[in-house]
Amino acid sequence: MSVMIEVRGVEKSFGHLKVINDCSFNVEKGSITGMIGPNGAGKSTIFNIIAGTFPLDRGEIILDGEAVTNLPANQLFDKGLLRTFQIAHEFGQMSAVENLMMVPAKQAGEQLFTTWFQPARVHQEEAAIRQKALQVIDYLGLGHIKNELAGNLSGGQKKLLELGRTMMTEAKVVLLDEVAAGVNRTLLKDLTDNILRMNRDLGVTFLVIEHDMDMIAKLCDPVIVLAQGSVMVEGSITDIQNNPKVIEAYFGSDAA
Ligand SMILES: Nc1ncnc2c1ncn2[C@@H]1O[C@H](COP(=O)(O)OP(=O)(O)OP(=O)(O)O)[C@@H](O)[C@H]1O
Repeated sequence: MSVMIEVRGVEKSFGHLKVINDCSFNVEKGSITGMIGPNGAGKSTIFNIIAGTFPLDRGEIILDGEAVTNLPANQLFDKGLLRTFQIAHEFGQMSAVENLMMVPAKQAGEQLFTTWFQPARVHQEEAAIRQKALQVIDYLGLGHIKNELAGNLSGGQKKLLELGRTMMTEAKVVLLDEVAAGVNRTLLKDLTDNILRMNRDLGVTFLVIEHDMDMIAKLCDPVIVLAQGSVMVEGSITDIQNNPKVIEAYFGSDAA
């Protein structure tokens, strides 16, 4: 396997608080890599650094062999790295399928020049985007709610739709930040199955932060344990669960 994301010696402080401390790890191409760790370990911060939301103080992020340190999220998106976002409030008034249609980065219809001078092309592109959105909706098993307003969907259906939005692009790598939170068991299974299918069928690499250990166990290999802003240990879920350092730092309260 080759490397999709390389995090090299990253450091990040908020004021005097050093949150990420000489943090280095790789996400292999084609993997579903999990990231766990105690509350406050720095998981969301390192995610935000990789996703271009927070600048880092020191270190490097390499994406598919290319240095992308401190690039803004839109440029990372163009390079195939994206993260799921909660459906924004204003998108709640659009149908599920329309939400998916909003995603492609360079829709001709959004460019005034093309709209005026090449209306046929705009029409054609819109039809193709709608077609793709309908395929994605079907793929995710959401066909029955395709015309429902996104704001009316259940928490779990919204999570599936968020995942669907990553499928509208040519994503190489998707960052998932606690997608299981607040999702019921049935939809969680759909979500997990769909992530596995996207990985297997479309070759999408995933980096997943998750507190739900069942989901981590079903999806992720390897699993990285972050503690106090750096990697404590990395391995299969079984290695991790049997590692005394992890038991103390992460499962401490459960193990007691
Ligand atoms: N924007 C910010 N400004 C100041 N401090 C922050 C900011 N974001 C995070 N922190 C601090 O950085 C530390 C790491 O937070 P982070 O959210 O990355 O941890 P986490 O591992 O994702 O935790 P959790 O599992 O609880 O979500 C915490 O002490 C947090 O208070």
